[in-house]
Amino acid sequence: MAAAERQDEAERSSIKEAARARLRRHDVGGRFSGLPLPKASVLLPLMVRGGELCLLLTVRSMQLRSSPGEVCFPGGKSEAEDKDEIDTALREAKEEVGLQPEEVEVICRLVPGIDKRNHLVTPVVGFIEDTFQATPNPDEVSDVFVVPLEYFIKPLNYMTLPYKTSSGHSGRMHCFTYDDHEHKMSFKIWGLTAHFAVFLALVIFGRRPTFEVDYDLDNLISSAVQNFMNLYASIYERKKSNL
Ligand SMILES: CCCCCCCCCCCCCC(=O)SCCNC(=O)CCNC(=O)[C@H](O)C(C)(C)COP(=O)(O)OP(=O)(O)OC[C@H]1O[C@@H](n2cnc3c(N)ncnc32)[C@H](O)[C@@H]1OP(=O)(O)O
Ligand SMILES: [Mg+2]
Repeated sequence: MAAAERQDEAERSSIKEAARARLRRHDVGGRFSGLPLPKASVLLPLMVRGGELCLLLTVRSMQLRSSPGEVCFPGGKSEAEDKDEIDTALREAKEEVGLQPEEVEVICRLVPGIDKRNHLVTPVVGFIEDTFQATPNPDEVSDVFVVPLEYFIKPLNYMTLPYKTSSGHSGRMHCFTYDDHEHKMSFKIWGLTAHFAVFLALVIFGRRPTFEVDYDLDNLISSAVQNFMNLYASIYERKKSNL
């Protein structure tokens, strides 16, 4: 290995090691697995490219019934054979973008979210190689792209919108526009996908973003759990009153 290559490799390892340590401190493991909601998982695939952490995202096929054309992470609904949320994320990533489970170094599960169909969605964070070549399944995925993770705390094109769920929970919705100059494409990342990307960037960088967020940044994990529990409680109360 040439000296320059060795230096790149050393830099890559130290970026990954620092991120691993922070991620492990925010691992929720199976803490939310027993909640009585239908389950889904997404994989947040991290790689080091050009000396910085980047996230791989997908654009949903226009043929899908749910959320066609929206940006999301590889992922989907849990199936009976899945052992846990990690299994679901890895199975879905393989089906959607051709990522083999052995190509992923799984690090942790983060605080879940709830989608508009009331699925409990668990984000699973894993490292992949930056040489990974996606093979999108055209039935489900129309595009795959990569965004520097730092964009989710320091965006160039950002908007916030208030949101309120049908169960009455309210908060901020982040909307990013990312211009991929290399591929001359522009992507809109918002809703649940943006929510997970921002949380991941806050965990890893531990810095204040250039926009407002619904967290206490000195108590990131407990405020994230609190926000989630408030949302969950609003859905649960509504379910009970519909019985
Ligand atoms: C405080 C806590 C915070 C909470 C949030 C705050 C943020 C604010 C949020 C507010 C706004 C919240 C709202 C927003 O954020 S909307 C904003 C932008 N959108 C998003 O953020 C996307 C969010 N959604 C997702 O990530 C996914 O939908 C999740 C992961 C939830 C489910 O995964 P997914 O949907 O990917 O499931 P799947 O992969 O199992 O299946 C997909 C479909 O594909 C069909 N299919 C499968 N195979 C094939 C095949 N071979 N040929 C043809 N079809 C095939 C299959 O039958 C299924 O169809 P259907 O059954 O769906 O019709
Ligand atoms: Mg999916």
